[in-house]
Amino acid sequence: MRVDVVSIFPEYFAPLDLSLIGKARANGTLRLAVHDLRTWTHDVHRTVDDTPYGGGPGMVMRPEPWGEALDALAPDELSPDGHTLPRLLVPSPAGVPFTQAMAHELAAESHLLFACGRYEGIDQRVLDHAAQRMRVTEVSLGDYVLFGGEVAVLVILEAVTRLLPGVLGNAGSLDEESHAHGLLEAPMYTKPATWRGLEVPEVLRSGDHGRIARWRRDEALTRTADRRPDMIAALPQEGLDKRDVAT
Ligand SMILES: O=C(OCc1ccccc1)c1cn[nH]c1
Repeated sequence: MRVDVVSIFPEYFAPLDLSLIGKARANGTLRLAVHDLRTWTHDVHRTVDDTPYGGGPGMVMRPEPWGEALDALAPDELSPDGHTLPRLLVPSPAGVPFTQAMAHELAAESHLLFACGRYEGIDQRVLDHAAQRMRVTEVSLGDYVLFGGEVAVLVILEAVTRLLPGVLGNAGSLDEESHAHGLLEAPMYTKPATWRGLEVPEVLRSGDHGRIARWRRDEALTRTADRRPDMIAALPQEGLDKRDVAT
C-alpha cells in the first residue's frame, strides 16, 4: 500500500519509523511518504493560511498550496506503475466516525492520501475540487478538537497498517480483538496464576475450551452492555441466541 501524507509538521511522522509500522515499511508492505505542504508555497514567507471569509476567530488553510500538492501527489494521468487515483482522507471534527470497519475498508485500498488540516481547517473548495476526481472522506476520530490532523493520521495509519497481510505476527489475534465481532474483548490474563492475592479466573486454567469460549463470550457481552450499550443495540439480533442476552 502506498500512503502519502501532507502536513505543515512532517516531523510529526518520525515515530512511524519505529515498531510495527517501521517493519511494514521495511518489508515494502507499506510505502509511506510524508510531504511538507510548504513545498507548494511560492512566497518568501511560505504562507499556508489566511483569515476566514465571513469573519470569526482563527485562520483557514489557503486553497492554492493544497491544490498544487494534490495535483502533484494524485496526478490525473496514469503513472508508469499504472497507479489508480488515491483515496483522500481528511481528519476533521466534522468528519464521519472512524471505525474498525472503515479501517478494514482502507486496508483494501492501494493508495491513501492524507491531508492534515491545521488552524480552523482547510478551505472547503480544496475538498470539493478533489472530489471531482477522487474519493474524498472527512473522517473524525471522536467528538473533540485537536490542533491538527497529524495525530489523527497516526491513529488511522496504525489501525490500517496492522490489518495489512504479514504485519501482525499471529493473524488470529485479529478476529478475537474488540470490535472484531461487534463486542468488546473479554478480560485477558497471563502468569502468574496468583498475583498480589488476585487469582486468574479458574475457568481459564481448566483446559475446557468450550467452557472458556462461553465464559469469554459472556464476559464480552457483560462488558459491552456495561460500557457500550450502543454496541449492544447495533448487534445483529439473529446472531444472539437466547443464552447470550446479558441479563
Ligand atoms: O481535530 C481533529 O482533526 C484536526 C483538525 C482538522 C481541521 C480543523 C481542526 C482540527 C479531529 C477531531 N476528531 N477527529 C479529528
